[in-house]
Amino acid sequence: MMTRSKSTRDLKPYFQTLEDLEGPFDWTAFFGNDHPVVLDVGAGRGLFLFNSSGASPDKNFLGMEIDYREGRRAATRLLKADRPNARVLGGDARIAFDKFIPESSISEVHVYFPDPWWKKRHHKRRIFTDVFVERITRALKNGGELHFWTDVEEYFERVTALMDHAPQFTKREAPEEKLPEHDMDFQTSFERKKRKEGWIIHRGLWVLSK
Ligand SMILES: C[S@@+](CC[C@H](N)C(=O)[O-])C[C@H]1O[C@@H](n2cnc3c(N)ncnc32)[C@H](O)[C@@H]1O
Repeated sequence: MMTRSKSTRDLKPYFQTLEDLEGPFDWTAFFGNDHPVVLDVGAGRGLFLFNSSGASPDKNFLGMEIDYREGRRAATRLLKADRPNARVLGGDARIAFDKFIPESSISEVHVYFPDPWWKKRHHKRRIFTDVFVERITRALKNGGELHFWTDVEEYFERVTALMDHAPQFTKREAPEEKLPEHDMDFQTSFERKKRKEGWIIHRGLWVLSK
């Protein structure tokens, strides 16, 4: 998964930054079709974008990544694999939700292994807060899905409590766990790392009714 990333200019349209774009997005213009849009918040090295854009060519995938180096690395993989249905957006996902994502336009939001900000006084820096629940409630369509995975049990319990208090969301069974068929057969790079270290992965799926 180690990929040398190209420059932002060479990666267009696979990697674009919030500064380069004007909101709100017109998804049909952005992806060139009207397929369902799936967001990956904190996409990291882009393994989810890479695997799922190949498995589901009938969906569009947008990874949001605040670390441009990681984002460019993810986008380089997508460019090399010729995946026009997957893109990476460099920037703060919170700003993207507030200024760029049209209301009720998203089919799935995926949040995998967000930074845990371990110290209690830093919990407010976590991406998944009560405000984030408002953001995804606004962005998702009726029937839209939230997928949240983490190895941090306390963070999972906190997110579960937030979602339990979000009346429009219903908890569903997470997809059945399966053994990887090859070394890159994981949801994300962090899942791969954490599974190899023996951690339990907490997985949640909620569906929105509007
Ligand atoms: C622990 S990594 C997990 C990466 C990936 N989801 C995975 O499972 O391999 C968390 C990622 O979230 C990104 N991130 C943190 N805050 C963010 C924000 N506000 N907007 C977008 N990305 C963010 C970090 O740069 C980092 O790449």
